[in-house]
Amino acid sequence: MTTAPASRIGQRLRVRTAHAPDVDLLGRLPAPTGALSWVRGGSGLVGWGEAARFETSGPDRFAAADRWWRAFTADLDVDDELGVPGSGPVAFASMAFDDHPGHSVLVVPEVVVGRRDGRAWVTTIGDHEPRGTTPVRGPSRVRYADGELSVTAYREAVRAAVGRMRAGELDKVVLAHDLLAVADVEIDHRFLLRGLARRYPGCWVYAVDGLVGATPELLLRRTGRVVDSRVLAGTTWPRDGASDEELAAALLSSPKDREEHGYAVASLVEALRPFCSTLSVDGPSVLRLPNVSHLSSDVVGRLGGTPSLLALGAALHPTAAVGGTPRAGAVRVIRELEGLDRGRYAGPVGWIDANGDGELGIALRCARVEGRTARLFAGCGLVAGSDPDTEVREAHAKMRPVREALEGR
Ligand SMILES: C=C(O[C@@H]1C=C(C(=O)O)C=C[C@H]1O)C(=O)O
Repeated sequence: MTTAPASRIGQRLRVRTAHAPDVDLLGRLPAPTGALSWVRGGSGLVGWGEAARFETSGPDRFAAADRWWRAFTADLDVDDELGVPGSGPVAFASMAFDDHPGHSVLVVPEVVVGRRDGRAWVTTIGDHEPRGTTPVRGPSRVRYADGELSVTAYREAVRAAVGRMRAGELDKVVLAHDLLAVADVEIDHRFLLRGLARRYPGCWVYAVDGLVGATPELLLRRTGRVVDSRVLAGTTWPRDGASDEELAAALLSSPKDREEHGYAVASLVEALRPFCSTLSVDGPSVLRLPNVSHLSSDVVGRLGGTPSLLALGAALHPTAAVGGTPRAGAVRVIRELEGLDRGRYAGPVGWIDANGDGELGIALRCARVEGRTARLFAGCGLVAGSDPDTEVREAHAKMRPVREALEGR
């Protein structure tokens, strides 16, 4: 489905990017809903309004989105003072995890505010009315209820998956479950974004079409011919009686976590290598966040040609950080054992520009927000040596960022 404004018909849509005074990006978002965000440590992009939107689903969703974006950007009247990645026309993207069900969406905002390396800019796309900013409000009470997959059912699903891996059916699978949070007032997406940005400055704080979160994992960034990725898999979390150093050392030397991590890196590298003339992996090291620590590897490559970020995303998704190994078998096991509509959770999320550059993270540590309700998701990578009770605790730790941001803690 596509929508474009009336001003588009018979004339080219005007896009203007101009330098702007330095800004607090999240502070610019005018309204409680409709926020578009991809911000890390104060840099990135925010947007609002809808100059155009494209929705799609199914196995060809990346190709369909890529085609639509090329056609859309081919027919614009662009005046870009900066000419850097993220200036000029930009779409925020959020792709479904699975082929079915689930919809994927590209939103082209009316206004984009960007900031990088101390430079800020504003892009306007089409006609738009300047809007006043409403105050940001948090809920005073949040209640929780089981989602589609309760904790008890999740533990059973993990147990079943471990059994199938011990029987040799597959090597790794990532199973997730959900949790419903109901607030006493409509949830202001900006309240969540600000809370997440304050506690997780090293994560990408994102919002696209009601999916709001803070992900530490970068599926792929394309800047011209350079691509880079941050692969995470293998997790520990703070617990009584263990220092951060002890936990990090135990994680680095844990065979189970290194096995999980190895599958995730291999899946990314195998899918990316055909596009690259050079490719290198640095890791794993330990990435420490307030709620969890992960084994983390950085991958950097040089592209042989100029495939767009969406075309690359089609080849990479889902990596074994959120799917499993082998990929197709793992996705089948996820459908069968989770029985959950992941929607856009664990799918690629981020932004793209008219040159095919951009950043796609993996939509983790997030909630689908609708009115007073937020549906939180978290998953864990499983191998034959995984323990169901430990995985339940790990999923709980991964839900902390959104829970605490919702509760204003
Ligand atoms: C699936 C999630 O996280 C992924 C799974 C991890 C693991 O199992 O160790 C670590 C980071 C992510 O790649 C999630 O947060 O929901």
